[in-house]
Order: sequence, then C-alpha cells, then structure tokens
Amino acid sequence: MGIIEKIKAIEEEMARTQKNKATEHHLGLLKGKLARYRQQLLVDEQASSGGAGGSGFEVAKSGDARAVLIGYPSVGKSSLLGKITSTKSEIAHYAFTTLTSVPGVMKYQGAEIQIVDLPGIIYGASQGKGRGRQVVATARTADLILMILDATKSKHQRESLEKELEAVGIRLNKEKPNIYFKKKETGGIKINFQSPPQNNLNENVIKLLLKDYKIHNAEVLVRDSNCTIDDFIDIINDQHRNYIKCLYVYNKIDAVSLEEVDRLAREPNTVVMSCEMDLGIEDVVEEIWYQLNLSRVYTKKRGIKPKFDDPLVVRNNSTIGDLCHSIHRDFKDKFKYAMVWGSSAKHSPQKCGLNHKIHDEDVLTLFTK
Ligand SMILES: Nc1nc2c(ncn2[C@@H]2O[C@H](COP(=O)(O)OP(=O)(O)OP(=O)(O)O)[C@@H](O)[C@H]2O)c(=O)[nH]1
Repeated sequence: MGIIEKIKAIEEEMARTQKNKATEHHLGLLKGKLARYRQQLLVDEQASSGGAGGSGFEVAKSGDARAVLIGYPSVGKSSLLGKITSTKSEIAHYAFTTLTSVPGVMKYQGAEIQIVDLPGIIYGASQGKGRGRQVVATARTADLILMILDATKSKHQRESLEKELEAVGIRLNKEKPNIYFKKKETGGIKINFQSPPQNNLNENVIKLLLKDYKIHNAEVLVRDSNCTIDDFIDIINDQHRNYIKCLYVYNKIDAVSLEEVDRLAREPNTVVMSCEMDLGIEDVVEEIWYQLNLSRVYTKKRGIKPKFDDPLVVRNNSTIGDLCHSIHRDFKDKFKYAMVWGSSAKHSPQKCGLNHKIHDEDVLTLFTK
C-alpha cells in the first residue's frame, strides 16, 4: 500500500471511530501515525523533486520580514498586493510551469516587508496533490501568513485552508506546546508531569505514541497541564512544525450586510476590507506591521542627529548582537560598545554590550575596535 492509500485508510478509520473516552487513546495513536505518514509524504516528494527549492519555486527572502498571502482564487489577493506594495512596476513574475509567485515589497515605517502571493494552490498539498508542497515550503518561511478570505463566501473557505495548513505541520497563532522532550541513547522512557494532566494527554498514551514512533529511550516533561495528545504529536515531529502568526483578512465587505461586517471584524486576529471600495486597506497595513512585531532602530554618528527616515529593522526582543549581525556577519567581531538612547536604556545614553535588548525606536551609536 502506498503512503497516500495509508493516509486515506487512517483518515477513514478516524472518521468511522466515535469520539469518546474509550476511543481517545486509539484515536491519538491514529493521529500520531497520520502525522508520520504525512511527514513522509512531504519528504518523499521533496526528495523526488530535488528539494523544495530544486524546482526553482523558492523565492529569495529579501527585506526585513516576509508575509505570504494564502487564499482561494478570486478572493482579491492581486488587488490587495497592488494596493499595498509600492514596487508594482518592479514586481518580478516567477513563472514555473503552473506556478506563479509574485513577490512585492510593502514599505511601511521605514521597513521593507516582502509580500509573497501564493496563488490558490495550497489546497491538496497534504495529499501530495499538484505542486502544493513547494507552496507549503515557502509558507513555512513566512513571518506572517495573510489568509485572504471572501466575505461573501461561507466559512468553509477558512476551515479548509486551516485544515490544509494544519495537515502539513503549520500551526497558526499558536505557541509551541510547553513539553520538554529529549531522545536518549539509553535509560528507557521517563515521563513526568509538572502538574496533574487536565486533558487527554497521559502517561499511557505517551508510551503508546513513543512505541509507535520506535522511540525507546527518551525523557518527557509535560510542563503545561492543558497539553493534549495533538500537542505531544507536534513535539515528537518538532522539526516539521512551524508556529506562524496568521492574520485573517476578509475582502469584499462592500458586498455583505453591515451586521455581517461587524460580526467578521470581531473575530480574533481579523481585519476586514474592500479592495474595490478602498475601505480598510490602511488598517490591513497597520495590522500587518503590528503582527510582525518589528523594532526600528536609528543609528547615529557622534555629534550628528540620527536619520529618522532610515531605520534598521529587527525582530522584537533582538539584542545589539542581533542588530550587528543584521548589519554584517562579521560586524560583531569589530564591535566594542554602543551608546543607547530610548526606552531600553536605564539612563540616556547608556553604555551597552552585545546582550543588551533593544526596544522599538531606540537610537544607537555603535563604537568599533
Ligand atoms: N465586490 C468586490 N469585488 C472585489 C473586491 N476586490 C476584488 N474584487 C473582485 O474579485 C475578483 C478577483 O480579484 P483578484 O484580485 O484578481 O483576486 P485573486 O485572489 O488575485 O485571484 P487569483 O489571481 O485568481 O488567485 C476581481 O473581479 C475583482 O474585481 C472587493 O473588495 N469587492
């Protein structure tokens, strides 16, 4: 039986099995197997196509961060891209057989955010259909997923996209489960719970899953009592999981009732817009910026005012060391100290080393050896 048939058989068995306390472990084990086969399918396909980037799909990452657009055809992805990316004329069209990916650059607050359009080909990826896998590989590199949805369509569109992303190991708006897991050479299986489990994850099911994955020596510490069986499966498959923020963007609100717009706008991590009527586009841009959680840092030379129109952009929680790395790979070696003005400084200016955490809108003078 091929992998696709195996996946199908498990999915069918899961659909047949009633969900209750008695079947919980059995279903958990099936989910574990499903995750393993799906993983294998993605790996096999990548190997046979010479790796995700081998067929030329992978888009070079440029700019300070990357957001990818995901959505069904005709929901308005191109319209949005046209509105928020300023470099329309420079947009490169990467055409590889049936695949087209259009990266554009959104300039905002001095940052350059690459917006990659993955035109409606994500679905079917988890079943090895079409070339969705390369799309998935690109989606994995995103700092933010923009799921573009048609406000006039049913909630099925969102659910099916979420299901596809879920099936390939992309977790939306979720933190990595708080479980310590380490494979060992010897010593058997050691399982501990920091506090009594409140959910379906328990010692027995962990043992069953590890056995199914042929892991005979490992240490497990469940730190969060709300962890589920699915969380543990994610932890065993950790190299193939990506925890990515997702912003749900409903387009075409001009075509639905005010009540419906109001309802959609209240959903978490959601913005609503109408590309056609030019409504809410600025909110989308602001929300992208907010979700990416970037910090702008202005550098200045001694005795000269900083250039506020040309910040260096780093991820939130970055250190001066990270900033040096973003300037140049070897810059850290030349770094002596920095003078820092702004909210991260205890007093302005503060003399700081590489480990100092910078805040948005700090001003820095870097001194080299
Ligand atoms: N009513 C309404 N129609 C819109 C809106 N935005 C886009 N459309 C229409 O929706 C259709 C699809 O828009 P596109 O921007 O091409 O959608 P797309 O998602 O890029 O489509 P694909 O290229 O097929 O993936 C076009 O006919 C647009 O005129 C909107 O805000 N309201």
